[in-house]
Amino acid sequence: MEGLVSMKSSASSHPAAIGSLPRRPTFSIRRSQVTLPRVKRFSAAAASIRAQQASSAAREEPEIVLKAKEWEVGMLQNELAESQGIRIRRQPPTGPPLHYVGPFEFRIQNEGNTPRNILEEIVWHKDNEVHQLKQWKPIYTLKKAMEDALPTRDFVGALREANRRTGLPGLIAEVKKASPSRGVLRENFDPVEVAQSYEKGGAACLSVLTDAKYFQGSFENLEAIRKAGVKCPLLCKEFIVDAWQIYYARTKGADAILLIAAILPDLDIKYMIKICKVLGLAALVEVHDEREMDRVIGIEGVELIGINNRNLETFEVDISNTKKLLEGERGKLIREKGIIVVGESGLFTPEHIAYVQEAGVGAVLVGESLVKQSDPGQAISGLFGRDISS
Ligand SMILES: O=P(O)(O)OC[C@@H](O)[C@@H](O)c1c[nH]c2ccccc12
Repeated sequence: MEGLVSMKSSASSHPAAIGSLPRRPTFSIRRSQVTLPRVKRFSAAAASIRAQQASSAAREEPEIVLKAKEWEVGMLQNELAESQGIRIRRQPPTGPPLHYVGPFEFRIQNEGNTPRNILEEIVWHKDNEVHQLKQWKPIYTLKKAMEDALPTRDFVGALREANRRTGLPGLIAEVKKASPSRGVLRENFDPVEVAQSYEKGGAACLSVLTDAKYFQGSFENLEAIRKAGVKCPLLCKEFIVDAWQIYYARTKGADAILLIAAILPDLDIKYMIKICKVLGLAALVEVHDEREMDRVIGIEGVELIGINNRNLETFEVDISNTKKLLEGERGKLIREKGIIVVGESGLFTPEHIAYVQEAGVGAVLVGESLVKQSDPGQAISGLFGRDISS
């Protein structure tokens, strides 16, 4: 199995492997092969037929074989994800090989090449972006930067402490210039100024968007905020599709990272949480529906669950989603496990804060309603109905 998993797969980026990793091969097979036994039997059979077809094409040209194999594994990954209710499909960075022929030809040409929604588009773009970044900075080159990185701060502890101090949900205030659904939220955006203003206004932690294409964020913003001496622990708000991004976030000053259940199968979440523990990072695991919530509650080591009130496939926002996902048995299990729930998105008024607090959240994640105000830190008092800065 080891031999099948190249440096591109998450399993091979395990911290234990850092420093002892071989040089990056010139080809690679995508995604973790360790998940294969969990794929339903019919999928495995279909995959093996496809693999045979690919390899007959391959006999002619070894390069095509490798590309075909890479694509096959990408397809398997999608089937595994589908079996966990994940609708977002993953795409090999270069797409299916041009020469690939077989029963799925139609599907590729007519549907497979077009993302079905914005989240899928973002994830496909992210996969390509990370693929390039990893060539530029292979994981073993991040080791030194990680050793030199500033120490991590206790993200979860800061939320608990704020909750205890104010009797209100701890605030994660988001440094967000723009979003695909709302466009530009703040002209003349100065990330360090916004961060310092949030800290002054009583935020417990900050979230910094690092995606450039869809949110006009950057890792430079994250690094600049950390280096400016802001004490609030920082969440790297990124679409994580590969463990490499976690190490990279750590080198740029993150104290926590986001893992989105709608795009990551359970095994990836488990594995990434382990990496976070080794690096001293907190992981905020985000869910949007009951099925994702049930998957995540069942994963050992989860300390923070974010309930996103925004559907990332349609952009629809409904804050009653937080309440819905915390009702009954789910809420009970979460309380028993001592997990902190973060109510995310669409929170604008003290009534909204009271509503999600009543539903059971210990923290909230707020962007738009604060970042749009001329003084974002001052806006915190408006959002909570009182001054929470001291
Ligand atoms: O600006 P809002 O509606 O207050 O939302 C903030 C935050 O919840 C939102 O930006 C968010 C939640 N999950 C995400 C995942 C990716 C990008 C962005 C997000």
